[in-house]
Amino acid sequence: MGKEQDTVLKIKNVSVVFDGFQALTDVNVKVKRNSIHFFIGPNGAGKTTLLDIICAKTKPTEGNVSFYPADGEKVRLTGMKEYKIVKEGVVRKFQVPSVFVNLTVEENMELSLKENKGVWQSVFHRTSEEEKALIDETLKKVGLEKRKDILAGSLAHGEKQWLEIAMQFVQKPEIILLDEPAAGMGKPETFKTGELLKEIKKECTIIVVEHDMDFVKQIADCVTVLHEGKVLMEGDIHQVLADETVQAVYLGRGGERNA
Ligand SMILES: Nc1ncnc2c1ncn2[C@@H]1O[C@H](COP(=O)(O)OP(=O)(O)OP(=O)(O)O)[C@@H](O)[C@H]1O
Repeated sequence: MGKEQDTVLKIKNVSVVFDGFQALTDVNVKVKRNSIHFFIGPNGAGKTTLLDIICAKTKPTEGNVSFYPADGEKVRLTGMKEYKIVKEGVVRKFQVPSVFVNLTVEENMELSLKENKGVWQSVFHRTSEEEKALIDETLKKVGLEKRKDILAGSLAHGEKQWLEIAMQFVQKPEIILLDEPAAGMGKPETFKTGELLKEIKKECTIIVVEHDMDFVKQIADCVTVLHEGKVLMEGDIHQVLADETVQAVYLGRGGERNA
């Protein structure tokens, strides 16, 4: 208790070697509960590998990741099965939208709620009034409440991303991992994504891998900069933008990344 109370995730001494290639070296990061925590850095810095480590898609060569649920004992994620980590409340949204395009927005949400119930329950389970209310409330948070009866395939790119975020959030996770949620979006959509994540972080923690620095500036509580598999620095966005080494390896002159 005490010191750890605010920490929801602890990455401890994590190193990863792929066939002799050192992708991560002794990475230590603590993520605060109800924060938006970014991993940024040049291509190949190890950001995606780190997300893979958190959700146990990849095993670290050394080190481990622990999750501290709001109610309950510390859970060691390293070594767990991926689906068990989802059940623990740590979910991930990949970069490419993977909604069911021939189902409506609402049906996609229903499926997402059933995902945690196991095959038989999913087949026979009918969505309760309570679950419908939860779906409506969640769709409202991402601005899709008026689109619930349309096919997900007819949503715009940004709307598909928001639907997928809603599909994760409706499962009431404690941590959502997002892989470049603003990729392929224009400025207004990116801004809206940021605003909805700020709303969502009131109820969970959000870990994001992202290249769009305007987006990072808009919503980051903490930024970890990775470079060649190591933590280069960590701090709030102002500290990161002002850091000369970060500017040299990742950001262009004037503290902006040349996209
Ligand atoms: N399964 C693997 N086998 C071998 N090398 C890998 C594997 N996965 C990743 N790598 C290497 O590890 C390094 C880190 O990759 P990673 O995808 O984590 O970087 P990243 O920071 O997410 O990059 P980007 O911004 O381009 O997505 C890269 O050099 C990559 O080629």
